[in-house]
Amino acid sequence: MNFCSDNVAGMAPEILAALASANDGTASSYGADPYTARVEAKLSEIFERRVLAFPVVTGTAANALALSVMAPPYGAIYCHPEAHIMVDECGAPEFYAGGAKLVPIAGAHGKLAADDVAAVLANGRAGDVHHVQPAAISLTQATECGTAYRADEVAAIAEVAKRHQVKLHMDGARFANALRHMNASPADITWKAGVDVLSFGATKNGAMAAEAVIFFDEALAESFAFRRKRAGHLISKMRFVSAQLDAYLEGDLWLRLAAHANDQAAALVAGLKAIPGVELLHPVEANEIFIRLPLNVVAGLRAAGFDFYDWPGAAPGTIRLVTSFATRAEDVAKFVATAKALAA
Ligand SMILES: Cc1ncc(COP(=O)(O)O)c(C=O)c1O
Ligand SMILES: C[C@@H](O)[C@H](N)C(=O)O
Repeated sequence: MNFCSDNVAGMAPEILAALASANDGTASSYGADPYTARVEAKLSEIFERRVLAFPVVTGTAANALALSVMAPPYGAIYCHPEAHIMVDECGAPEFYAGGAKLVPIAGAHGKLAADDVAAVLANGRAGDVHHVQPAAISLTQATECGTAYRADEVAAIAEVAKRHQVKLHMDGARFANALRHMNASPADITWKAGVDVLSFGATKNGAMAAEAVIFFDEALAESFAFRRKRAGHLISKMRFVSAQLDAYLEGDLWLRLAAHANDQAAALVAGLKAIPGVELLHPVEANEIFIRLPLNVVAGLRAAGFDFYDWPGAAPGTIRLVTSFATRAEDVAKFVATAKALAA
């Protein structure tokens, strides 16, 4: 059983079926199809305001292209040191922004704190020709540590951003997981809290390859369509991306899928915490667990056929476990039973 990532799961059956049914007949290309229009309408309803939505097929493309319209080539983009845009996008944000610099701001449990952001921006050297210019802040929701920003935490950072004329981006690769954990409203934890652009993820939560860059600040969207095309990310048969998002957003499918993933993570961590000597590194507020287990338990779990990442830079025995909409309760139970037996 593979707990490496939610990326290892397949597609939710409802989304796979939607993909097959979208194959009937012809449809206008490059986003002029009815699915794409329906996705933007559904997202406007979900976020309780008109939004502009641009489907892309990877989260890296969503983040890098979103940030390219939020920061000039001489700009500074502030993010957590463990942010995906910092660690796992191979320089794509810097590339598509024409050279903008990612500036790390440390924070507990993968989160930026408004006071820390304010302190950095207070010394942002705005107007100093020798220094990158404060341009954007990027938050990840849920974070790379499996934690979630509350609306008031987002709003506090947004207030600092506004004070310094800086834009606010949210990497929502696991947005649904964070939303379900907090039982919050999509609007409350995004634009109502001051977010300008959201990378809305679906791939990790049941889609095959479907993300949407959502603009709450429509002025920022002006050049996005051209940048997406120039980046090679305007999909000609867009209906097959949008059909995934359309199904994902139908009713509460996206939230049910995230709820299942979160519930499995909660069951997994509840079982593992009962093992003497384990150390949970971060609160489990979505579908990711960062835990340090005795080395013999880690080795034994792998020998028993379980896959998961050792977490780089952490103490020996620290692993990441990720659940998904497809994680089975019996696999969680087997993982816990195996770990407990090895620790005995
Ligand atoms: C926090 C986060 N953001 C963005 C992404 C998007 O990455 P990808 O380009 O692999 O879809 C991922 C991928 O797993 C992620 O974990
Ligand atoms: C490893 C990382 O790049 C990937 N986004 C994941 O969470 O699995």
